[in-house]
Amino acid sequence: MSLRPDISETLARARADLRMGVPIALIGEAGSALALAVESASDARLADLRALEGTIGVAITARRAETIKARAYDGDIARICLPKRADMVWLQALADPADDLATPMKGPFHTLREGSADLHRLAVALTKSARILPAAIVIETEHAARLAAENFLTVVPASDAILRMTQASAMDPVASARLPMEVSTAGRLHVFRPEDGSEEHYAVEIGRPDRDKPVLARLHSACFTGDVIGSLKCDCGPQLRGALAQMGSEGAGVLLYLNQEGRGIGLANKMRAYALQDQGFDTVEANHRLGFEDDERDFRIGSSILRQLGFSSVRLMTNNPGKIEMMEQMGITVAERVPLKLGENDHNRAYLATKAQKSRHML
Ligand SMILES: Nc1nc2c(ncn2[C@@H]2O[C@H](COP(=O)(O)OP(=O)(O)OP(=O)(O)O)[C@@H](O)[C@H]2O)c(=O)[nH]1
Ligand SMILES: [Zn+2]
Repeated sequence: MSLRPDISETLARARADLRMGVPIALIGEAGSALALAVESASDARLADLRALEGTIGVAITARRAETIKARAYDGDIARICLPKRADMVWLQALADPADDLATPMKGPFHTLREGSADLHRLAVALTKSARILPAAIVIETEHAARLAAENFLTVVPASDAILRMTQASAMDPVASARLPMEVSTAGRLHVFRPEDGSEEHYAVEIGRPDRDKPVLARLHSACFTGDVIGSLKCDCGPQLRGALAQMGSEGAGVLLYLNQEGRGIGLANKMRAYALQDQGFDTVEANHRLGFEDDERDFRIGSSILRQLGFSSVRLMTNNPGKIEMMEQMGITVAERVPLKLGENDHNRAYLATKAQKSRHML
């Protein structure tokens, strides 16, 4: 029935529920569960979940498990048993590394190794796509579907969800208009809306680039701190303005402004990472301690928007080989790499050096 939400719509609802602290139901072929994000869970909801019959555990990433010295038996995921006396303070400490150094958690942690981790993995993936801490309380119960119906919870069919989440979302062009800018009066802004209900992305077109030739292009990931308020901790602001200025002086180009704040972890998590950097960890270590990979962005978004705008070949302004590889994989020719080395200062020198050493960035 067309009134019923499809899998993309259901996943968008599930993300919103997890952010709000509402449980969701995960229905798999071999079992079912209720899941609640640790970041937004309340004592009352935790107590209600505990009162249910079933196996209760906390799903975290293997990255986070490594930091707290818990064994991960499920590859990229660990299922931590929830101790009887554990409360929300304990759960927050498990998920959030802010106080790892000041008040280290006391193990040992017992991790589940029997049974399947598929629903736990899905719950963690959903918390990541909701841009909250990657940790979820998961209670495996055969009554998940009934509990969902009785309590009006979002029901996520697991195998459809897992498949959908690996696919790139289609982008719908929503609106575009002429935009005179400082770098060029011949600017145009296009807004694209992903069909999976996630954040919109923007394309800034300068001049009228020839679609038959490689276009001067930049894939810029959102950085509120660098782009908007002039943070000196990264090089994003100078890169954004430098790329636009070069497009203006050449008379043509396209800058994609992708809403993938904090390399895809969201601004709140990026600020958690910055707080860890103030404790002495570098940008990559901070992501790992939070339970994220170094880079959680999906660069397929960029190639899909470029194609929609009619471009198939680019002169890509970047120092990041990962962006070049992804463009090529997605069928966009990178005819030339245009280096974009701008904005180094005393506050970001170590950050840029880490990106060169650990994330293959070209100097
Ligand atoms: N998680 C995290 N994200 C950061 C940090 N510093 C900056 N960022 C984010 O990193 C991203 C930088 O994006 P880009 O400049 O497009 O990408 P890049 O990988 O540096 O590649 P090029 O600039 O093209 O060479 C933005 O989303 C920033 O918000 C940090 O310390 N931690
Ligand atoms: Zn930045």
